[in-house]
Amino acid sequence: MGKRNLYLNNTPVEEARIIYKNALKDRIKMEYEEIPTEQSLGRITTEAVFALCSSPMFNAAAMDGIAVIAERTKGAIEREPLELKKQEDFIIVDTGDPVKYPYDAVIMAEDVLEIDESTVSILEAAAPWQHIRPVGEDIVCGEMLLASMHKIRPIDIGVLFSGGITKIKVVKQPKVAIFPTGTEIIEPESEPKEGDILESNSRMFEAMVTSYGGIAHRFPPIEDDYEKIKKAVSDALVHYDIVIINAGSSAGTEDYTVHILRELGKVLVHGVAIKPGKPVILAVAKDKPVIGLPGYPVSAYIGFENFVKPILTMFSGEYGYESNQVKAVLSKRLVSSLKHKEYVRVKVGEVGGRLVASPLSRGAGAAMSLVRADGFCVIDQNCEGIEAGESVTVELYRSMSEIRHTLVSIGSHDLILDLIGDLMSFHDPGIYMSSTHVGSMGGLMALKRGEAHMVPIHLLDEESGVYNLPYLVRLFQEPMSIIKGVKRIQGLMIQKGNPLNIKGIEDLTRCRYVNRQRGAGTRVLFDYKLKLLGIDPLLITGYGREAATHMAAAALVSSNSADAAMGIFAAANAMGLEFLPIGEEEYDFAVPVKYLDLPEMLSFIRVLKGEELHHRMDQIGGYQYDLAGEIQYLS
Ligand SMILES: Nc1nc2c(c(=O)[nH]1)N[C@H]1C(S)=C(S)[C@@H](COP(=O)(O)OP(=O)(O)OC[C@H]3O[C@@H](n4cnc5c(N)ncnc54)[C@H](O)[C@@H]3O)O[C@H]1N2
Ligand code: MOO
Repeated sequence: MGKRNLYLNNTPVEEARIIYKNALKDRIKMEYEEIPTEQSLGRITTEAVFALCSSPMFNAAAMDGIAVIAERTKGAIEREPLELKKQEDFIIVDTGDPVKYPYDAVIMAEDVLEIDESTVSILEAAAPWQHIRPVGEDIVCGEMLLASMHKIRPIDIGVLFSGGITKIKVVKQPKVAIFPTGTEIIEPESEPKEGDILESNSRMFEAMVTSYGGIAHRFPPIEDDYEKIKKAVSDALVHYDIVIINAGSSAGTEDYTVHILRELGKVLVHGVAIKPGKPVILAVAKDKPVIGLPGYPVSAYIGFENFVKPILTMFSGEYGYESNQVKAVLSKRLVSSLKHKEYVRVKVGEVGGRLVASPLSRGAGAAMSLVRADGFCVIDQNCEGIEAGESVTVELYRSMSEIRHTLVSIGSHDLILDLIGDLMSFHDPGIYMSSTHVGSMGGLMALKRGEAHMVPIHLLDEESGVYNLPYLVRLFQEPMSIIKGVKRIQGLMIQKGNPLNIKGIEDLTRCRYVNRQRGAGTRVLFDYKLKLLGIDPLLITGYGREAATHMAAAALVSSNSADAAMGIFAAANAMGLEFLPIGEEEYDFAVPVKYLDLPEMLSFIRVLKGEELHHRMDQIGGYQYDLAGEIQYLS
């Protein structure tokens, strides 16, 4: 081997699905098994289930009290109470006790006056069958409890037992073999060497298979060795219903999957017009589906959702998957290629009664963007892009009630934002914060467009030397406020031991700098300092190279991809870098007055003022929080 395989197709998603479905429809047969009812949660019934007994099985007292013969209580009224004799006219019953002939009604204990041990008196006649649950009130023997192809819920299990069903026939779960491949892939417990990647995808697939009703068997990673992968796959075809091979699906010199599958069976599709997820392989071997999924985590996830999930459902006679779709307004222009259908991860927030979708990173390797996202905005293959402000369809994977109770923060990044969000949900369960990092100015523009409740900012007004307020006065007509945040030390983050002997901004002309994005407060401060010192930005190598957050900038320095970056003490500290203080700045929160009373905003302010956050900030270092949580109104 060792040849590249440059023959990827670009089959449209729907077409690929149809090709694969048609190839599998006569090969996948729904099978059933009988299992104990208590183990049936989430399983699918293969036939209608009929009650084996009634519930209740006898006429039963519905209340604690006495069982009487209704006929004999006639005439009892408040003015003329009627006395009844134990064992002759009544017996004592508790809720659930059988009520047998000749008794045919129950009087509640509260309506019975005890005269002596064997005599009671009543003030009202009993109607026949009052407070008695007749045989079969809930379930009649022979009645249909559940229809076929029904997914069993907790309440169903309760009803099945009431109806005498202790065993149930359900769809047999498909067994799925999962093979991670790649010589660089190591088990997460092992000590990584340079170039190693911690195995994660097969664990994600295992969880996906389980949550979609299959039984997953995860195998250890196989090195890039044609024969080893081939043997593992052909063995698995004997015992499993579906085989997933992860990575090695595209055009690398060691991407063997497609050749192995051509040898073992038939490759129907290699390469789908979907992004991320392009190099998917859909094959059949020994009459079983074998799917090659790309190695990048986001591509792997999207490939699974689109091509493996529908196959899993075929084992219960369906094909497809339901998704929870909503309409939202797009916050940023999205350009896409006509070459593929694209899945763009988005954060969704409800601001002023409108749902707003904000696109996140589009990299196929950025799995955290999937974690942070609330859903996908799907751009069809025949669409070149969508303008900001247009309505888009979002496939949500977070509930609408969570989204409704989420404080949407868009703006500058600081480590404390995640801590605040965490403390909000901890102290006020059901309340969340979502923060998107686009820099201070980017946040203010989003706020103007009605896409955020709040903007974390640290913008220095170069003329007055005042932070934040002048920007709000200039940009907003509507009543605005500032929730005071923290003062933070900004400085140069440099490598441990300061090998280049950097003493200040003047020295940056002789090293590799990494800047922050335009509109970021840190960049405004940097430009201000450069101006004060009379340094031409063009003299600084890397002035045009941008990192999106303090942590991203610190990570570039720590990996020796740059020598210095401006950032906050906390980020330098977290990455084990040295820190040269340059100045103090005010990091505050711009909020329209109309949002100050939102329960989510009140929770935010409580956390900001609270000792717990202050304590955590002390641990990180570099923060002053005397005014945190105070509100200033702009007049
Ligand atoms: N010349 C071309 N190069 C690439 C193409 C192409 O068409 N022509 N396609 C790109 C696209 S799109 C994708 S997606 C990737 C998919 O590549 P493979 O499926 O062959 O996967 P690998 O290259 O082996 O790995 C990619 C990446 O993912 C990591 N990985 C793999 N397995 C795991 C695992 N089990 N857990 C965690 N991470 C895993 C792997 O180490 C790599 O970093 O190819 C592009 N290239
Ligand atoms: O298709 Mo790949 O999955 O875009 O990165």
